Amino acid sequence: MISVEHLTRQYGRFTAVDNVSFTAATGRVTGFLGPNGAGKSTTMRIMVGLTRPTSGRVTITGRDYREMVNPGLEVGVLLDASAQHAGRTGREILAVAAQTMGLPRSRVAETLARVGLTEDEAGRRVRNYSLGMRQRLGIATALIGDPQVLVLDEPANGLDPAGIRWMRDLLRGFADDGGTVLLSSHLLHEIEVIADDIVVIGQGRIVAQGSKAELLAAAGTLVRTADPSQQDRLARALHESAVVTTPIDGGLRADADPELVGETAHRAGVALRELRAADGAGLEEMFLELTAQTSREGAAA
Ligand SMILES: Nc1ncnc2c1ncn2[C@@H]1O[C@H](COP(=O)(O)OP(=O)(O)OP(=O)(O)O)[C@@H](O)[C@H]1O
Repeated sequence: MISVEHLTRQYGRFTAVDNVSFTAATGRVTGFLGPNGAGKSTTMRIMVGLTRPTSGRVTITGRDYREMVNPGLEVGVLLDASAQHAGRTGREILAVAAQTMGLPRSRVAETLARVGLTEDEAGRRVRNYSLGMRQRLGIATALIGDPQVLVLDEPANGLDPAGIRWMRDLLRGFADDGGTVLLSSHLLHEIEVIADDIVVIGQGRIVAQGSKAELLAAAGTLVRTADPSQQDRLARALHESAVVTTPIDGGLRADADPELVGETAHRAGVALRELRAADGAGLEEMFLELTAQTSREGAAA
């Protein structure tokens, strides 16, 4: 488990991470989602002892990363896949990691197989790797010590859809075996595909957190009336039941579950053409709303 408690990091007068608290639970894949510059990398760098917090703390299975004698055996870290030594082959990079952690050389081939890099690819210099291959190699470096916890900054960056599915299955298996995974992304879709729990950060502050299912449910219901002129009537009925609605794409998005929206429409005598959970579209809308005030695009608007 990773526990982040009231973490703050200031650079001069600028607060990059502002009183952030969350946990990444054992057996779960936790997605850390936020627009560029939200504070994800800073938080993760603090986790693994590369940046000192101004205040607050992070513990990984109850301890400070800096106290770990051989941290690679406890926490697998990928912070920047493009920061690998370009002149070395993938195999050499893993061999150095294995040696540093005091692991048998046989781990190199095992780990290469685990991340789907072929013998041929492992023999190429990293400067000739695609971004996706670098990500696989970075994940291999994180996994080689067989840790219980993974901290991965933008690990899906550069992966094609099949690569993202592969990563989902790998991380799912890791979590199912009792591991803890925290991964960051600025892309909602990646997190939606891969994570069980989601922590959303904007301008250094946590703006939402919960299980993916909860956040999807919180994204509400999409409803369209059979007769478009009845939409206002339905909106009024929903408002009377204290349900907030937003016009969307020829219909309404209501902050309530489909059952309540359906019952309200029935009571108001409004026939419906469509009634469903807003699902991914709703989560995307929520992400844009939550981060609109904090993202550059929002500031420009
Ligand atoms: N060493 C530093 N000195 C000054 N400001 C910094 C430093 N490191 C980070 N920042 C600032 O802190 C903020 C958060 O940066 P961070 O890299 O944590 O964001 P991020 O969420 O990882 O973004 P991205 O998705 O773009 O990587 C940014 O405004 C960044 O410019």
